[in-house]
Amino acid sequence: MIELKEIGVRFSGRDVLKDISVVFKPGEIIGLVAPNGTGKSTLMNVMMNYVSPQTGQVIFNNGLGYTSKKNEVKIHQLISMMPDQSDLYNYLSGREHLKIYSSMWNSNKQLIDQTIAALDMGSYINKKTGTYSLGMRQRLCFAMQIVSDTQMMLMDEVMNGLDPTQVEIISRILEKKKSEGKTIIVASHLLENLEKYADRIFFFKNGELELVSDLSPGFEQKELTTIRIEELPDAVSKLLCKEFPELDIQTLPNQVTLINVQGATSQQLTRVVAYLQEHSVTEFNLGKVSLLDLYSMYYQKA
Ligand SMILES: Nc1ncnc2c1ncn2[C@@H]1O[C@H](COP(=O)(O)OP(=O)(O)OP(=O)(O)O)[C@@H](O)[C@H]1O
Repeated sequence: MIELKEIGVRFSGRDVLKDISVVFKPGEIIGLVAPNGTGKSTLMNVMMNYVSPQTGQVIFNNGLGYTSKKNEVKIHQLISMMPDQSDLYNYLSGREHLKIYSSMWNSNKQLIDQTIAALDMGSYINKKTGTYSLGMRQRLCFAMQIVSDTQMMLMDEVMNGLDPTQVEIISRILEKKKSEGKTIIVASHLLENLEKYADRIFFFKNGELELVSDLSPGFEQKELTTIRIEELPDAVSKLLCKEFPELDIQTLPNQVTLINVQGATSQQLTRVVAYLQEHSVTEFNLGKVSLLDLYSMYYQKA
């Protein structure tokens, strides 16, 4: 468990983190989403004690905090940050990197071969990392953290530069780690992917965290509650609002129109669908509000 208590960080007179209080529990994947330069890495750096907050504290498990060097060593046995590609040594092989991480955290050695197999790295793991492509380096960084096997894992842009197959493989591994009770915090711009596996997602704005399910109640449930229409002509949109004043209809900055049909009767649904078809609108589906929709709503508000 990680508890952030009233964390405040100010850089050059700007509040990057403003009085943030939140608890991240075992067995959950947390998504952190925000435009570049908002403060996601700073938040992770505070959790690792690489950045000292001006106010507040970070507490782990049984009240352990960064109050001494000895405590920091203990905490860093519990939490790890995914290494960056620039942390790799070009003259060492991938396997050597994994062995170093495994010994540093004194984890089960079998995890090395298991992780190599799970990430399909067998064909290059014994080669020097200087010969790796970007995607191979990224996979190795992820593998290093998995091998460290800490209770809590922070991952900044874990999917960077990976092809769709690798994104899927890593998503499955994250879900498996979650089922083992790990706390995993992922900062990502791959919204469609993130919403598939994250249990709670936070948007970050003006130094504050906002839980996405508070912006859109029911977001984390998988029910289909919304008719989504791509690029509905303005005139039809206005007519639609007039014709169905009882329904919540909104057009987002990304040009998607959402009609909330949660609680609508089947007659109402049939009428809406018939109405769209009468107006030659055929590109629509019954779905749910996506993270991308909410991102557009939240960050691109006029
Ligand atoms: N050590 C520092 N000194 C001064 N300003 C900093 C420092 N670290 C970060 N900042 C500033 O704090 C803000 C947040 O940076 P941060 O790296 O946390 O953003 P981010 O959300 O992780 O961005 P990205 O998505 O690009 O990785 C930025 O404006 C950045 O310039």
